[in-house]
Amino acid sequence: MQIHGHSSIDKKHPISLYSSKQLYAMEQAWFSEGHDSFGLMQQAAWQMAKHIEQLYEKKYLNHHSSASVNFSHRHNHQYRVSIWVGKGNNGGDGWLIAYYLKQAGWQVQIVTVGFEDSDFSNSDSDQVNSDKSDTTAISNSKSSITDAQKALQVARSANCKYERFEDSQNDLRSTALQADVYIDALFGIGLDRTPEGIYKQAIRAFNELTEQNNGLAIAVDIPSGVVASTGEVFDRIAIKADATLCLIARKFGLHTKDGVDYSGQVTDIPLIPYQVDNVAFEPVAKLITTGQAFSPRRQNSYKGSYGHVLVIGGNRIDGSQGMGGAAILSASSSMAAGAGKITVACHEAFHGALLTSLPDAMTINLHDAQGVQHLIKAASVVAIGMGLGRDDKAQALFVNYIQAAMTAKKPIVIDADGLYHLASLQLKNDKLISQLREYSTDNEVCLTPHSGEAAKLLNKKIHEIESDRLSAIKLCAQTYGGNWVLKGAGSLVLERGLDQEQVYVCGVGNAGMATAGMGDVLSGVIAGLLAQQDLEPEMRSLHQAVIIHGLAGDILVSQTNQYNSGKSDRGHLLIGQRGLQAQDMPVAIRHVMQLLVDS
Ligand SMILES: NC(=O)C1=CN([C@@H]2O[C@H](COP(=O)(O)OP(=O)(O)OC[C@H]3O[C@@H](n4cnc5c(N)ncnc54)[C@H](OP(=O)(O)O)[C@@H]3O)[C@@H](O)[C@H]2O)[C@@H](O)CC1
Ligand SMILES: [K+]
Repeated sequence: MQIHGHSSIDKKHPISLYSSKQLYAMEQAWFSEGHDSFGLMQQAAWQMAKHIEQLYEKKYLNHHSSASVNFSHRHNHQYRVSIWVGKGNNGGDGWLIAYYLKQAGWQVQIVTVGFEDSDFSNSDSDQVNSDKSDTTAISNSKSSITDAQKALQVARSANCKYERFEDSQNDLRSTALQADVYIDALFGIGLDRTPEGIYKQAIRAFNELTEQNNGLAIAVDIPSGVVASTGEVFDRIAIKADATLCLIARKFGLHTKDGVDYSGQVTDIPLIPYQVDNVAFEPVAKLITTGQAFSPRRQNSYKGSYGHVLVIGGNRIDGSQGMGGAAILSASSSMAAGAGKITVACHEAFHGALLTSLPDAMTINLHDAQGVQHLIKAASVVAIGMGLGRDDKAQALFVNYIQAAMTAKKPIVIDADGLYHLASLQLKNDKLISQLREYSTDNEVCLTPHSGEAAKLLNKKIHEIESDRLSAIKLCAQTYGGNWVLKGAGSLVLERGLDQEQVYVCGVGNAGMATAGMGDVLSGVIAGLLAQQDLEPEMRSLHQAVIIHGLAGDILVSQTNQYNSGKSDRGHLLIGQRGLQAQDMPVAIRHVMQLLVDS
């Protein structure tokens, strides 16, 4: 059961995102100042117990919207919670949540995973997991038992019922496992490998039970199975949470790659300062969900005030049908984003089609090298690569036009086949790569690969890119220079400043946008913004373009979106995620541009 995705995010302020290494460092800094680690776990659990009750009551009231329901249902229905605990500190949180919810009158059932009978011993002198490192189980200074073990004892002393998953897994329909709320406290930021054996079975069973019972699934800190620093889920084994209660600081992995699909609504429980020796930790990235407001245009302006985008692409290689659509989509999106003028350098075979769908554009033959070079000098921005083709002839054009754009000192956007050529030039140690890297230190160069293209650019396998997207985008920027978008769920944007770089995670957009042509649309929006010299740098930035693109996609598919009356311009039918087409985007982009002026 989904509450409402990521819509609870405070839209105005970017949210700082951290890696698990940073989280452990924050905790250690806090403990080294003399603060008690078990005290922190108690704080965490106490606050989570309160949030769990609120989330459940919100769900209950949503389902019974009649005012007469009020909270009186409490008298005839005791809330039931099933808390699944693992052996690390995430499990420790779970045991203490059980304790607090029991105190609050809930019917509590704990399911342990990976525990032996000896783990339930009462004796304080038990050496529990004494081989663990400081970071995976913080031992208490006064006794040898871990915080997680202490938490277990607290719950047991309060007579919280528990059973081993290993003993009950064949009887998942038993009343003991029926609940209103299911809490996932199996793994937190300590997960570092594929959950196998009993853990895999437990995660599957947890998901099945919540589904069958229409239970509310709440993850402690992060859904078990999602890697906090990367957002990766191994073999699709992870808890599917309706809500995540995120402890201390927001994890990067909740908002990119698979994490986006598993985390549900994220609530922060900050607990401690993000600093060591009074110096704040630098987040690895910032989550953005809305764009900068645009200032209205001056009355006294003309088309030249808003720049001239030159789109170079849309080739037709001998014997092929060609890729004219890529250039058309890019050009129409540039205009939708507010560019004053567009010229498209594409194969002559597509000039007719281009003018039919975009009569505002001018055209030139892609293979007219002299003419295109001349236009490069006149343009404000050059966007190159969309449907350019990958043969040697296309590569020669690419090199030629990039050289011309660098000589003319123009902002350059490189996408699709342009990225393919860059990758092959890099393999050949071609001097264009170092020239472009050098050029990008003083001039705007934007590059926009998806994971497959990034893999080519870095000469790696796609799964290597996917398993650590943050490192991949940084390596792209190091190798080629420039500002980057790594497209995908929770697209990453890397922008380089004078002496530092900033990574953003795009918190908008949807799976309907995973279709052909969407990348061409993005390249157009980027170029369209860059062309508008009247805008402040932040309003023309790469992350602004990515947000506009994502918001436009969301407007098209969201039935409840505040901006959408339930109609679109395509035959007044609402468009869903399935079947959303890149050609639907320009109208939505125009809409977003207007909303950002109004906001
Ligand atoms: N520090 C504090 O006081 C506070 C901490 N807090 C909480 O602690 C959480 C971090 O706790 P944690 O470091 O103990 O890690 P956690 O995620 O529970 O699991 C690690 C255990 O899982 C195991 N393991 C890993 N992967 C596995 C796999 N695939 N399959 C099987 N086993 C696997 C791993 O085993 P090992 O590698 O040692 O074999 C280890 O035993 C954090 O998310 C927050 O909830 C809050 O209470 C605030 C106060
Ligand atoms: K968890």
